[in-house]
Amino acid sequence: MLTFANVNSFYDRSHILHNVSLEIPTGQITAILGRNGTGKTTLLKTLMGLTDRSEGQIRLESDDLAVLPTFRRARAGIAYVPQGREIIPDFTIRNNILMGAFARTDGKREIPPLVAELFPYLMQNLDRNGGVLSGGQQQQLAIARALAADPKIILLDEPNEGIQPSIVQEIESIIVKLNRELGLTVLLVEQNIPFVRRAAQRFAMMEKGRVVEFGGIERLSDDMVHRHMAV
Ligand SMILES: Nc1ncnc2c1ncn2[C@@H]1O[C@H](COP(=O)(O)OP(=O)(O)OP(=O)(O)O)[C@@H](O)[C@H]1O
Repeated sequence: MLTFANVNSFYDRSHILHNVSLEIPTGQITAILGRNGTGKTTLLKTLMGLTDRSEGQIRLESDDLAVLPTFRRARAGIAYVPQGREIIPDFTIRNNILMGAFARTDGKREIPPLVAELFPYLMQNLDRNGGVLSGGQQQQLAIARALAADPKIILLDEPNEGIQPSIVQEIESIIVKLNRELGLTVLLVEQNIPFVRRAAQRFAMMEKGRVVEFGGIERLSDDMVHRHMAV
């Protein structure tokens, strides 16, 4: 279980997250929902220690992550696939993937078999630069980099944003597979409600930096979506 208890988070003097308390069960997909600018990305960044300052507790089992620097949180088993993917365009696909492996605690610096199985196209093009890939392929690369860390929890920030529809389905099925077949815990920021209903077991709805609704996905009503997500 990953637990946020009374978490507040700040960029400089801007107070963005307000008293967030949330339980993320192991082995499930939890979708983080809400309008633009409501703090979903900030929630993921706070979990990784990437905002300027935060208060409150973030526990992974019995460890308090909130006191750890970002690299220690990565080594604790949390891998982050940021919005916009942030691959390094001048690095080869191989080296982009291997960057994730530096978060491993067993010293292995290799592309895991799982990545080879999920992303045959990347494996066939390991020596090409990441920058030549399409948006959807770069998203796959960012997921591959996260998996190279051998994580327990993967954070995905709008993985389908700006991606051509043919690849969206591929990425969706990889996300579901990571959870259903490999047991990964997934924290997913996502705007596509039909996909959320298919993939996630739980959700948290955010509004103005607060979690206003959370629970099993069956509780996510159309009315709730309309109230908190319609623009
Ligand atoms: N680096 C930053 N410095 C100052 N304020 C920031 C910074 N990043 C985000 N914010 C502010 O924090 C608030 C929450 O932003 P955040 O990106 O977490 O929202 P979001 O729900 O993920 O939205 P989106 O769907 O647009 O990504 C917004 O008001 C935003 O302007």
